[in-house]
Amino acid sequence: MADRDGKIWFDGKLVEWRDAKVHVLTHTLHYGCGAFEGVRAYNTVNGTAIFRLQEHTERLLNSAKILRMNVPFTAEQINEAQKEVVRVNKLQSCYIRPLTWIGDKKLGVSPKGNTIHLMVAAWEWGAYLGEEGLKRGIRVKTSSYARHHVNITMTQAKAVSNYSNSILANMEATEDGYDEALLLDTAGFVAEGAGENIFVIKGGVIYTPDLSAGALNGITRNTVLHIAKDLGLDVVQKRITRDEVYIADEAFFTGTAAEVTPIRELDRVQIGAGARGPVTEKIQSAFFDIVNGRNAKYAHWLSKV
Ligand SMILES: Cc1[nH+]cc(COP(=O)(O)O)c(CN[C@@H](CCC(=O)O)C(=O)O)c1O
Repeated sequence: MADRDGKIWFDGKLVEWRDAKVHVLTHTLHYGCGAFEGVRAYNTVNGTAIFRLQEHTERLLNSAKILRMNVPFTAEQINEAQKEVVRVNKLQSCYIRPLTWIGDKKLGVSPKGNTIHLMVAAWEWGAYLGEEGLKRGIRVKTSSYARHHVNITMTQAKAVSNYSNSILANMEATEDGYDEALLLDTAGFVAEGAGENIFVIKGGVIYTPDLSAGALNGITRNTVLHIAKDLGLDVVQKRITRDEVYIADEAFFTGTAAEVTPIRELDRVQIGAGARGPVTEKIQSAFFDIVNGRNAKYAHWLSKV
């Protein structure tokens, strides 16, 4: 990732991609206190636009607030930085990664007196779980790792430190030949994927874990709640057990990177017909209409760059 042409927004300035470096004694490298966002820009029918930019920036600043990090940039500056990075790198559709971290002024657990930094990078990133996965669905394994307890790590923060849990779950699943992991909360109820929220469909009703299970309050999850309402489908947010996923008619993951990815199998148990289900296909198609600017009702969710 480090050796490529382009520009990165680094503490208010555009720097050469290869020069966007930090010192090895950077606090966040050692202690993991930092926050990031995953955002996408799409090449819409009206040109390149960033999807739900305000919501992502708001979540980044809320994550920093939860982590007691005082980010020295406003929401407007962070929004503009993301637009600038897409523009200056001449990207039409891309993935945008803002990251805020604690600097190298001092080490020791307490970050008091240290500097808070912010960078924004963007690059082309296709289907996170594969084009095939988007169409046919993916194979998922329930992880042996539980999702965070809501009072051990801060699950509403998209915190750097939360992702060791995701990394271990994803590696365990993929090394066993699956595409992604599903994590249960410490009480054994379904929480979310290693990098995604989950939805299941049973008898025409859509279910998703309520946020008490420690899942991130996903912006794509919220988008699907709007889509379901538009389609006249009920959504129930509740505690979901792994065997409710087994006997579901359909299931899918959502995320900025994953978009809407059907799940065809969990723990070698086929879900429904073992393919992308009809309701999932409707939701996926509505999602891509929205992000590509083909649904005027959600034009306000697209920030032109
Ligand atoms: C743990 C987790 N849960 C849910 C979501 C979905 O949230 P949202 O993107 O707001 O709908 C994501 C996003 N995962 C990001 C990181 C992926 C990565 O590999 O890095 C993403 O999708 O950008 C998570 O990381």
